[in-house]
Amino acid sequence: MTHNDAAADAVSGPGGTPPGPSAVRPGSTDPADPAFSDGMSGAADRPMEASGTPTDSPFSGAPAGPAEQPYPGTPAGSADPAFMPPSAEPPAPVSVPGDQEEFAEPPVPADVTLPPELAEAARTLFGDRLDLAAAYAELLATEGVVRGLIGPREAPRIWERHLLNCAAVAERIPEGATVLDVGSGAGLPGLVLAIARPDLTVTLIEPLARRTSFLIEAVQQLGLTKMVRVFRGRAEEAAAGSRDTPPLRGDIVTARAVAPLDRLAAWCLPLVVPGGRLVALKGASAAEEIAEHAGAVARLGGGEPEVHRCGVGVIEPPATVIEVVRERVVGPVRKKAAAKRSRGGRRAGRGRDR
Ligand SMILES: C[S@@+](CC[C@H](N)C(=O)[O-])C[C@H]1O[C@@H](n2cnc3c(N)ncnc32)[C@H](O)[C@@H]1O
Repeated sequence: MTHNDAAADAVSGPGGTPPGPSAVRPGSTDPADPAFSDGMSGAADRPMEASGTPTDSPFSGAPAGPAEQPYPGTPAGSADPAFMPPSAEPPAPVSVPGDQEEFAEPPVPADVTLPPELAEAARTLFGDRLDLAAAYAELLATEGVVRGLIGPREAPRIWERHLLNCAAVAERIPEGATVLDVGSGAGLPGLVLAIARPDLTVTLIEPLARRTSFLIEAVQQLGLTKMVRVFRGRAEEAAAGSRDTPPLRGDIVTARAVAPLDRLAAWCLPLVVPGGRLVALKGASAAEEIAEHAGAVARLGGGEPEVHRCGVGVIEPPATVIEVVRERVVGPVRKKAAAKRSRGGRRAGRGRDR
């Protein structure tokens, strides 16, 4: 692929993503579960590392494997193939070495029929988009499990632990907002929010090729190409922008089970428009995380973190989020300048002492 080829350029993400087992481990998709709290951990499933591979536009439409191929159905010369026409052909299923190793037997698709006891909550949260939510549940329980994005034991509780929990957070998002979902994984919470709220414009930010391939196909199959796009890369890359992609900014930046609050704020606040909010889904750890990281959040330009419970009276337990307003735009701390200031400070201090 050459950099003169606009279409090809626009679909290939940065290379070097190692295939490997999913960060979503069977039985550990609770955001409060420490094993699930950091997608960076686990050498085999790291997001992209600097690999020396040329970095093209990360609005990736390309499945893993032949990552440099234009996404099927991409209009020639299209600058942003993530916005696929609904009629576009879905890409061929992606087979990544190592995917199947986790499951000696091909998983039997779980029954993801909406449990009767959750039907009322689901109707409240998804309204007339409930069928779409059911289609996504089906995708998660089939392709999501086969590709190792979600553990087979999670499949039967997709509604309770994943779809309803994420959809409840929609109440914290203003009408017509631009939402960036950092570390979407298999689409949680970003894709769920897009399903529940057709007024939103959502970008799913995810560095791992296997996950972005699934996301792109899910977006296509659910007919959400007009309102959802997929950015393959890290949050830091999305915020910085590149030659091909302007820096991304959103009114609301969401994240679930991606990192502790200090790291999350460092990655996500630069993506938030001033006055906008980071909305981080957290479990029981919310208050503890605030106590530990409020100082770091303030240094990053964030306001006082607040805890909100979402879906009260609809789901039990309600979803817990930490919200941080981006109050100030803080530039990156330059190590050299900081060291110079501190040397200058010491010299000035000595001068005053004399
Ligand atoms: C444990 S998974 C959670 C996925 C999804 N949010 C969920 O709740 O199921 C963490 C995800 O964050 C992604 N991730 C880790 N570091 C990231 C970064 N700096 N920027 C964007 N995504 C990142 C990982 O690739 C992984 O998909």
